[in-house]
Amino acid sequence: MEILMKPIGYIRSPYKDKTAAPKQGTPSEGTTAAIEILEEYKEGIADIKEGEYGIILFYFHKSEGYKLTTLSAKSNKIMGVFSTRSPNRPNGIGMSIVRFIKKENNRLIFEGVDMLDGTPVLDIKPYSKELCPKDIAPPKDFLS
Ligand SMILES: C[S@@+](CC[C@H](N)C(=O)[O-])C[C@H]1O[C@@H](n2cnc3c(N)ncnc32)[C@H](O)[C@@H]1O
Repeated sequence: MEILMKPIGYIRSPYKDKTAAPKQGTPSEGTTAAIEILEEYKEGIADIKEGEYGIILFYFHKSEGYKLTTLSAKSNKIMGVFSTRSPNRPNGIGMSIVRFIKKENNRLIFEGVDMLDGTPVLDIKPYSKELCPKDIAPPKDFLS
């Protein structure tokens, strides 16, 4: 089965290429970027509030191919790709948790950027502790 997706918008980021973007788990605090939502999807951001946290799902459009094992930036060991956050993965889907700080018409300004400029956005979801199954305690620093 093939799955066809259309971006709902694009990231406008200060990071123009891979060498400039922050590495795994280190989005620069205080650096802002924007999601420019396409006109046809604009109504969908109506209830996103300033200060809320959100999950952005996006496509690693600048990745070339994938490797099923890769050097994990976290453990510094060769690991299966699905235990890493490598941008070189079979379906090229990225996920970042961000904080929305402002909404301007069809633009959502956010903190927590690690995406390159022009990155296609596939989806936006709210982030909350209800995401964890009840029998799994969320980590202490889990955001509300
Ligand atoms: C380690 S990945 C983690 C991304 C995301 N937070 C995740 O967990 O899926 C972050 C790196 O992906 C790369 N990157 C960001 N946007 C990209 C894009 N559109 N295409 C290819 N690589 C990208 C940058 O080099 C950045 O340092």
